[in-house]
Parts: sequence; C-alpha cells; structure tokens
Amino acid sequence: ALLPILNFPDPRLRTKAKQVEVVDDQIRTLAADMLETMYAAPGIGLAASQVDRHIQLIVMDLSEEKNQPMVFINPRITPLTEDTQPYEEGCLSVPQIFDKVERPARVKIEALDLDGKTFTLEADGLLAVCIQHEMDHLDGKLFVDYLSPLKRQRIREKIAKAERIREKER
Ligand SMILES: O=C(O)C[C@@H](Cc1ccccc1)C(=O)SCC(=O)c1ccccc1
Ligand SMILES: [Zn+2]
Repeated sequence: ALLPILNFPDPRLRTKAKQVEVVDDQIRTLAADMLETMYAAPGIGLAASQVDRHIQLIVMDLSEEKNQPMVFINPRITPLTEDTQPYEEGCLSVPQIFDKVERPARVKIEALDLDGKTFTLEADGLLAVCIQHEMDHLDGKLFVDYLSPLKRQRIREKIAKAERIREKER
C-alpha cells in the first residue's frame, strides 16, 4: 500500500527510531509498502521515519530498472576513510529542494536483512551517500540541517508558500 510521506518541517521527522526487536511479517509488510511508496515517489531510498514509523528500517533501490531493492534493519555504518565527498542530495520529505552535502566517501554497513540475518556491505559512490542520508532520517536528521540557517529559512518559506498555493487550488 502507498504510505503518506511526512514533509519538512513536520516535527515527527525529528523522532529517533527504535531498534527492531523481531523481524516478523509486520516488518516485511512495512518494508514492501515502503518500497512501493519509494518507487511511486519516485525515489532511490526511504527511511521508516519518513512514513511516520519510528523503527530502524531503510529501503533503497539505486538500479535503473527499479528491480534491485535493498532492505536494511538496525543498520550500523562506520566510515572507511577520512575523505569526504560533496554530493547534490534531494529528499522526499523536502520536495523540490536539492543541495550539496559533504559525507565520508566510503562506509561499511552492517545490518539485518528481512530474514533477520546479519550482513555487511562496503559502499562508495551514490550507495554510500544514500545510506548515510537514510541513516540520518532514523536519527531525526535531515540533509537541510547541514545547510546554512539562511538557506534552511528560505526552504521553510518556499515550502509554506507552495502549501498555501495548494490550499487555494483545493
Ligand atoms: O528522502 C529520501 O530519503 C529519498 C532520497 C534519497 C537520496 C537521493 C539522492 C541523494 C541522497 C539521498 C531520494 O530518493 S530524493 C529523489 C532522487 O534523488 C531521485 C529520484 C529518482 C531517481 C533518482 C534520484
Ligand atoms: Zn530524505
């Protein structure tokens, strides 16, 4: 089922996600709903926090054909290098806004899969950028938090204006 995505500056996006205790059918159904919601947006990642479910669950699919879904449960990342790289990020919770964010260029990811089995993954490039962006969501952090206060204020005004226009059209 398609799930509603929370939009900045909704305070619920600032909630810290809790660990998943048991990987059961409820988690598997939520992961499937999150993938469906992500593909429909469209997006390449989605954290449970964005659909107002505050548990440590992330879905991603960086493939062109949108047929390589990845699921991370209780993910932990460790940077594999001090080198950082800038990347133009977007966010399904901050529509129409894109801006550069510096993040560690390579990371090691350790997480549970949908069978509850632990796996590790080394990531660089867009995979490293996206997993770190999603992990921030689970900590109640948004990519706009890395921008200047002035830019963040401008983004709030832009979103508020877009919402006023949508209200009028209704
Ligand atoms: O809000 C999210 O977590 C999803 C976000 C993930 C992300 C994208 C780019 C850099 C960092 C994190 C998005 O998917 S935004 C939409 C987007 O970037 C995109 C959409 C369609 C195709 C390719 C990219
Ligand atoms: Zn995001």
